[in-house]
Amino acid sequence: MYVFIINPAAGNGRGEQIVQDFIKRQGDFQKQYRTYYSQYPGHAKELASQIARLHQDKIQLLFVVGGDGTLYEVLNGLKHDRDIPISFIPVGSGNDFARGCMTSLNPKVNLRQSIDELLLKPYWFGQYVMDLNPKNKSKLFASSIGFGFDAEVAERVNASKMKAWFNRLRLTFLIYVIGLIMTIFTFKPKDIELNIDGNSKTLSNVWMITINNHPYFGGGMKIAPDANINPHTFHVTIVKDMSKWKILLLFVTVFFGKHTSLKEVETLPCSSIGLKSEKPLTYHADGFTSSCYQSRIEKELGARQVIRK
Ligand SMILES: Nc1ncnc2c1ncn2[C@@H]1O[C@H](COP(=O)(O)OP(=O)(O)OP(=O)(O)O)[C@@H](O)[C@H]1O
Repeated sequence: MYVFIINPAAGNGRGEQIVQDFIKRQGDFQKQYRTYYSQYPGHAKELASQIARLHQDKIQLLFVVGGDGTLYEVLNGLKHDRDIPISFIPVGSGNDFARGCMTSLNPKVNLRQSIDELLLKPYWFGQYVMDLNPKNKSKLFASSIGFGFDAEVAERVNASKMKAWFNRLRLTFLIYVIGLIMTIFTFKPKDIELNIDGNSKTLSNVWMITINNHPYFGGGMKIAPDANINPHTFHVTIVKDMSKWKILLLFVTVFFGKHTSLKEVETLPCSSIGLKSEKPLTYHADGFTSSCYQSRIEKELGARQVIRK
């Protein structure tokens, strides 16, 4: 059985139409397909864990039709159901997971190829826990998790009522540029205690620390050009001691992965990372934003199967 979890709010609702058209063309095979729609933020997570309980062994492929935020919810709904293979159909505004997996950014093509070619391969997700409180259960992320400036931009954009308008006009990019410029004026660089693979150091004047499973974040920015999908290592990008104006340059060059030549940018592979800050630290995980004082990030143990190149 093929199951679709569709976010009707992502990508101006185009996912619903694409899936319905696809299923209509399946003729006698239509009964092999089940569709579920998320009705509110957080619902895709609930749906995923219910579906796993109901249909676990019968699911040939679970399609996540939405943006990176929908995938994040579904993944966390499947935290304890590791055997369900996932295909991400990118209809959101960012779709970094599709970029990282090098699957088509055209949702119709992506859907057709997922079924016809069934290129299931292992993928190693990231896992994080905040404030190291045993009550805070660990969560999974698919593409990236970031602390500091980029997270504050994402938080500002997510909170903006204008986001929906810009999405509708297919100008999501513009709202991020506006959010970025506004955040440059309000952001205060942080002092962060960092532990990378067991080695501790305190960094001052930090703009952002981003941890990637593949090169992309923020809707196509190649923040970690050397990152590749693998079981053990993330790529960490640290930006510190940078002037406000150079931050603008960073966000122009990052689309081509050229920001790594700036002296204020450090990139390195690592398998576990801990962060600590005296002041609240805004973070984003696949676009979902919140804040913390402390965090620990590792690779999830063992692979899950996803459609990817
Ligand atoms: N029925 C719904 N109504 C409103 N919001 C919803 C609904 N279903 C899911 N959501 C929320 O929509 C948000 C945005 O989804 P998602 O991130 O997948 O799309 P996007 O923002 O268009 O794309 P991207 O993350 O790739 O930029 C998610 O945080 C999710 O919680």
